[in-house]
Amino acid sequence: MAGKLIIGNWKMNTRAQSAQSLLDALLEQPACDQPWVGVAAPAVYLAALGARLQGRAIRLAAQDVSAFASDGAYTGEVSAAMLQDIGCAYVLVGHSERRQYFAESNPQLLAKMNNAMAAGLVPVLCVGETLEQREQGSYLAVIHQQLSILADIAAGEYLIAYEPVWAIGTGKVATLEQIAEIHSAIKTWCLQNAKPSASIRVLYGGSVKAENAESILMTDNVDGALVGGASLDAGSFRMICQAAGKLI
Ligand SMILES: O=C(CO)COP(=O)(O)O
Repeated sequence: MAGKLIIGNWKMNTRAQSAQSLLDALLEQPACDQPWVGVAAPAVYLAALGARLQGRAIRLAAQDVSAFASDGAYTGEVSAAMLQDIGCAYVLVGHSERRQYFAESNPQLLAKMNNAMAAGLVPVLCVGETLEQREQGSYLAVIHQQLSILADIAAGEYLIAYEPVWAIGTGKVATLEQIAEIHSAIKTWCLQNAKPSASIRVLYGGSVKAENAESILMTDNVDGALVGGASLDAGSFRMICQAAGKLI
């Protein structure tokens, strides 16, 4: 799909009622009820939201998926097939918060990518450096190391999200030059090393707001945005979707 893709990552927020209300508010907005808009809701609410989205354009996304491929004795896990079953189109893989708090490693993330694609989901591999890594100048090496699993996955469709850890939830957005540099480096690396995706698309995430969305989305090699905090406010998210809609 040409144009920009916007995925809202609700993280560990909302309750059953507020998740429904937020989705309803988005569905009332033509700018949001579009096939290039996705919402990554908490796992427990996905089924109810998926039912609500039947026949609508907004895509459902999960925030994580099990590294285990098949059904079985894996207490607490949610498989890719389960996510597909209740209507998910996308799943985030390797978000920096999961890397940080759950020590997710490349072998696990490779399994998650493969499981997602085998189940017909489009995984969004999240990569990004910490502030310390940026200041040390090792950020490209870090990102290449995070991307390296793309050399080993089965060919298929996936997305990449560049989310500098220091820009997540901090209000400190990367400069357009920094974003352009990394997005270009990611695409170059993928062309040289990765198994072919249907297309190589890179989203930016980290303090994307209504005020900065358009300039970020217009930056070279930015194919969309992964939006955290601002996706919890229907009005802000609508303005971000509107900015994307203008750039089709
Ligand atoms: O982590 C993010 C999206 O996955 C970004 O979060 P914020 O937009 O709140 O900075």
